[in-house]
Formats: sequence, structure tokens, C-alpha cells
Amino acid sequence: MLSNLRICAVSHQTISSVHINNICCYKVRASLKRLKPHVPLGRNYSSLPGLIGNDIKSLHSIINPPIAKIRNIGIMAHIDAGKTTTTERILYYSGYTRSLGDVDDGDTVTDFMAQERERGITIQSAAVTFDWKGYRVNLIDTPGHVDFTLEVERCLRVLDGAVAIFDASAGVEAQTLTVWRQADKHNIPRICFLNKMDKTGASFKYAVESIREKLKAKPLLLQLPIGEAKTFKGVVDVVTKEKLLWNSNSNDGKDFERKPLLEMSDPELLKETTEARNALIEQVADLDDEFADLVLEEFSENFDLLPAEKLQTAIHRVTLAQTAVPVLCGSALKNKGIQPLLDAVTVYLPSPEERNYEFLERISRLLLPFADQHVEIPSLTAGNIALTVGLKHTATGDTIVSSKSSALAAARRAEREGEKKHRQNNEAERVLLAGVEIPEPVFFCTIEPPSVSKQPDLEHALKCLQREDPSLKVRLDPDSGQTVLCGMGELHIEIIHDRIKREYGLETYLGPLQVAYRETILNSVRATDTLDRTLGDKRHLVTVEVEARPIETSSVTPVIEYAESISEGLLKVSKEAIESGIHSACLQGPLLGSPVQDVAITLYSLTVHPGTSTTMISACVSRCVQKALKKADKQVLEPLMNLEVTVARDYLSPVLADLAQRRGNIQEIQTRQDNKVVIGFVPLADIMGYSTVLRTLTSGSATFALELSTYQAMNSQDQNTLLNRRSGLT
Ligand SMILES: Nc1nc2c(ncn2[C@@H]2O[C@H](COP(=O)(O)OP(=O)(O)OP(=O)(O)O)[C@@H](O)[C@H]2O)c(=O)[nH]1
Repeated sequence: MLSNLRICAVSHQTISSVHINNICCYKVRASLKRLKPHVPLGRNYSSLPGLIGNDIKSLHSIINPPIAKIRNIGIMAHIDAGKTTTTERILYYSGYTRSLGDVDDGDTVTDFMAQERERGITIQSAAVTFDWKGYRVNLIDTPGHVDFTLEVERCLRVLDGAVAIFDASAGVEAQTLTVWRQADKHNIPRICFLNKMDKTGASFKYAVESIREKLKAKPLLLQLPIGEAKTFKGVVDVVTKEKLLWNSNSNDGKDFERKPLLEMSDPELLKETTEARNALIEQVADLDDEFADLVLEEFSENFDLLPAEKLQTAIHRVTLAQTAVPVLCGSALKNKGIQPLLDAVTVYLPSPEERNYEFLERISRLLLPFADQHVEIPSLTAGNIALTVGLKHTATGDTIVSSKSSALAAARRAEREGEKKHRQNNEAERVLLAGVEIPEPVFFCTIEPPSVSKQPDLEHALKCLQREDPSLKVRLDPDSGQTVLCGMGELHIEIIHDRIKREYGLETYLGPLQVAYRETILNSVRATDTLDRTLGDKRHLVTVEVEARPIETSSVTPVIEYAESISEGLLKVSKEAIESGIHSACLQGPLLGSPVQDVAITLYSLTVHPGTSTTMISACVSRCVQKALKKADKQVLEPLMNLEVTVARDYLSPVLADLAQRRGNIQEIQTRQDNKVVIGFVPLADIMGYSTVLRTLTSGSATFALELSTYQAMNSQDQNTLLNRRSGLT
């Protein structure tokens, strides 16, 4: 065990940056006590047999299991649905850990950042690899809080399947909808796990209905619960007509009995299960022609004769086609239902070869993740998930290829085969994964190092954090020269601040958190400008005429147009400079210095004296566009958020009264068990610090989710108040 500890520490140092080391020291200690001695740790697999003795029969099968036996899956859900608790059980039953971690005690394997353990939430995705009944499962636990949406999105791109976890007492919640939509975008087959069946208010029926209604998905009920809330003790496997009961004397849920349902002992349950199985068979037959033929030809007289394996194979196909989703249930906290969930992952979710991905096959240095442990390996076959180190300029969203020449060779091959240009592009595109959508930051604040001499350290820390998390934006305020952080929410910025302190040892100071407004113009305006400057013996002379006009795009990227009179030759050499000038002018609007959205800029004329540098052209265009924007009638746009508050009935009135004061616009109030769910819109500026207010108003019984809906025009009174406040008049 000691030698493993030493080796593990070495492999962490190879993964470099200071911040990872800090967490790892903590993590190694926390997880060692629970790791089984046979878990393979080491720098290189070539030395593994000596290290781990006879435990490993085939080294090759450990490093490269057959691709059909690999499952790359993610766990996704609304905050607090129980992802981390479920993952902990999965790791325990698969033999990855020796004892059960608990989010409430702060000793889970996957929530390994200090902030995650302290707050009991998941922020960064953690990857773990384990084996289950001959399958290799690479599992990623993703965050549920809306501030960390990007983290979820970047995981989804590499997954072949996902388990969506629901709180059975709440059904589909706001963030579930968001991640479900993301999974739809990446075409990820899913299975649903209705967790917390032991909780007061848990309702299998209600949760299934909410999947049908809110997610517009077709649930395939593969299990039925035995008991609900306090009486929940196990599940019925509808496919095999067996009951699975967890031994109430077993603390860890490892032991459970699986018995066929019999007429003698369980007449009611058997009847209910037979009906559910028949309904399931009909439902699957409706969605899968091959299965429909089989049922009609051989089993139409008696569905009971249909073998479970045939039904499972058809459910697998339907899951893959994403025409329906298998639904299972259990209680992670009470250790019930996790083993069948793992079985379902291997049976119903696809292997990488069943998905249409083009992974690249080899990178120079590879590490296999075991949550916070990493094992260096010589190679890995397609379909696995691994870590690579030492990449300096690669950021989230990039595709890594084994060599540039292999990507180019693919494009050349298409060319040789006589394919035209668009086909070459297709070939090149096929080796790229879909890019991640980076959400727009809605908050910003200034950040200052403890002293000027620490500014380079701060810049380094922010650069590293940004590579990990592109939803964090950093810019310099041109007027004050201060560094500005732009993030997804209050919690996001708070966590970044905390990480800079813990992982980079820098005590920084944050300015007040401000809403990221935008600006637009309301009418078309023209402006001309001339820049005449002599540098040394060179004269730079440019004259520009532009028009700025409002358009409807909801985008901060200006639409750029050119009048026909602009000479093509001139455009060829100066187009890049012109466009960079326009973009930089639109980044800082005349009202608040916020980005300008929904504008089109037309270049009407451009006269350039010979010898003028492109930098001067760019500067002149930028100045001229700013002049035009200043002349126009202007409007501030503010972020409008979708808000969903789940609150106990008794506290509904104070919550509504409070929202009315916050310019909230309530769209709907739903009933969810004993709770009310308030759905509406509210301007971000009025909802800052809401978590504290809501806690006070409802004695901590309410939860809420917030997501950017759109940018809306402020009314003139609010706009004037804001502008006066910004200019220091009030
Ligand atoms: N009653 C009950 N509580 C559960 C169950 N599973 C998890 N919990 C509790 O629900 C809370 C949230 O659990 P987590 O596992 O941290 O949830 P999560 O989805 O990982 O949360 P984030 O990481 O913040 O998104 C904790 O207090 C758990 O103890 C369950 O099956 N039954």
C-alpha cells in the first residue's frame, strides 16, 4: 500500500500545475483508506504485474477491454438529486472503494475539490473507471448547479450514454430540463433513475408522468417499486418478473435477494407486473419493427413465453435510437436499486462502436483516470476516456489528434479520390467533435492581486483557470486598467476567487459584483472620420464613412456589410483590419461600456493613402464606428432570467410578494406534491443575493434555479437610474 502511495504521488506531479497538486495531496489521503489494494496504481503498466501480483489475469484486457464491453457514461441531473451519492454506491458495489462515501460527511471520491466537499455540491466533473460484470465502465459525475452548465456540456461530448437521476419526490426539475436538452443536442442515449424512493413524498407515478410531460420522452418502465417512501424496500424487475429485496440487516446494501414472483406468495404483485410487462412489450413493439415482427410471429398468443433476453435486446435498440427511455428506481442513500442500475447501464446503453464517433487513436502520453488517481499507460483503443498532459495551448472545446499529418492526410485522401472542396471539408470536420457552446457570462467584477508585484501570478492563475473553464472570461478595463472577471453566477465567481486562494496561494480582492448589461441602438446613423498621422517619415492617412443600423439578431457579433463602391483590391488587403476595428468598437458601447448587440455596420467609403499601415486603418474604422454609435439613440439591455422556485405551500405568499417587488413576471404556478413551483422571469439585477433572501423567507425550505433567458430593453426610468448611478450622480 505504501509503495502505491508513493507511485501515485509521482504520477500526480507529472500532471503538473500547483493547483492540482494541492487538491491531490488532500485527495490521496482521503481516498486511500477506502481504495482496495488491488486497484492498479502506477506510472507504467509494464511494471504492474510485479506491483499487484496475481490479482490481474490478463494485463491486456485491463488496459484494452474489447470495445463492445466498454461503456462511457455520464451522470446528469438537477442539483441535489443524488448524483454523487449514487456514484459513491456504484464505486462501492463495483469494488472500487472499500467503504461508502457520504456527501453529507464530505468524504466522497468524485467530489474531490475542497469547495465541493465543504459545500456538498459537485463543481468539476470527475472521471472514474471501474469494472462491472466483465464490462469496463468509464463514468463521469457532472455538476447540477446552473452556474456550471459548461462543465456538463463539455462532458456530454465524449459520452456514449448517460444516466439521468431524478429526485422521485420532485420529478423533472429546472436543471434536469437543461441537461436533458444538452443531451438531446449531442444525441446521447439515456436511462432514467428515480432516486430517493425512500423519501417522504416520493412518487414513482408522479415522477414518470413528469418525464412524459416535461421531457416529452416515452418512459419504458423496467421496474416497479415495492413500497414507497418509508415502506420502500425493493423493486420488481418487470422484464424478468422477479422481485429484488434488500436485506434490512445489511447496512451497505450489498446483499439482496432476487426471486421469481410466484402466484402463491405474491399474487397481487405478479398480476401488476404481468400487466406492466405486457404494456412494455406492446410499447417496445410499437417503436421497433424487428421486435414487432418477432412478437407477432412467435409470441402474440402468450407474451409470458417471450424470453427476457429478446425483450432486453429490443429495449437496447430503442434506447440507442432514443425513441424511448428505460426507467428504473431506487434509493441511493438507503443502498437500494444500485446494482440493477449498473446492470441496466451494461445491457441498455451503447458501447462506443455502436455510436458514430471518429476518435483519434493515439496521443503521446496517456493517463487513465481513477477519480483523483492517474495511471500512465502506453496506449488506449478507441472508445475509452483518458487524460493527457503537457498541452500548453489546448483548451476545452478543442479536438486533439495524434498528429497534424494524419488529419491532413485524411483531407488529402478525399481530394485524391476526386472529391470536391465541400467533401474535403466534410472529411476534415469528421475528425472534429462538435464544439461546446460557451454560455454568455452575466456577472462581472474587478479582481485585484494583493500587490502590483503579484499581478503576473494572478494573470497566470486566471489563464490556467480559463483553460479549464471557458465560461470564465477575463478582460482588462481599458479605462482603469483593472482586471475584470466575467462569470455565470455569484457562486461561479465566488468559487473562482476561492480557488485562486487555495490553489495558487493568492489572496485577491474582488470588487462589487455587477450585472453584465448590453447596449443597442434604435435608429440608423452615418458617421465619417479621418485619421492623419505621420510617424517618422511615413504618413498614414485614412478616411472612412460608416453606417450603423439596428437589426434583430440577439447577438453581440455585428453584421458587417460593404458598399459596392469599395474597391475589391483595397478590401483584399485591409478587410481583416476593418473587421477587427468594427468588432473592437462594438465591444464597448457608448452608454455603459457594455457590448453592443443587434447592430449592422456598413462601410460606405474607405480612402487610404499609400503606405498607411493596417493598424491605422483598423484604428480609424473603430473610431468612426464609435462615433456613429454615439450619435444614435441608445438603449440599455438587461439580462432577463428564467426563474423556477420550488416552495412549500405555506410559504408561497411571501415568495410571490417578494418577487413582485423584484420586477418578477410570474408565468405559472404548478403544484408538485406538497410544494408549489413558481415559474417566471425576473431581471438579473433584481435577483442578486436571492439565495439568502429565499432562505430567510421560507425558513430554508425553498430551492430555486436561474438561467439566462434573453436580454431585454430596460424602461427609460430604470435606465436613467442605472446611468446616473454609474456616472456617480446618485
Ligand atoms: N432520502 C434520500 N436522500 C438522498 C438520496 N440520495 C441522496 N440523498 C441526499 O440528497 C442530498 C444531495 O445528494 P448529492 O448526492 O450530493 O446530490 P448531487 O446530485 O450530487 O448534488 P450536486 O453535486 O450538488 O449536483 C444529500 O443530502 C444526500 O444525502 C436518497 O436516495 N434518498
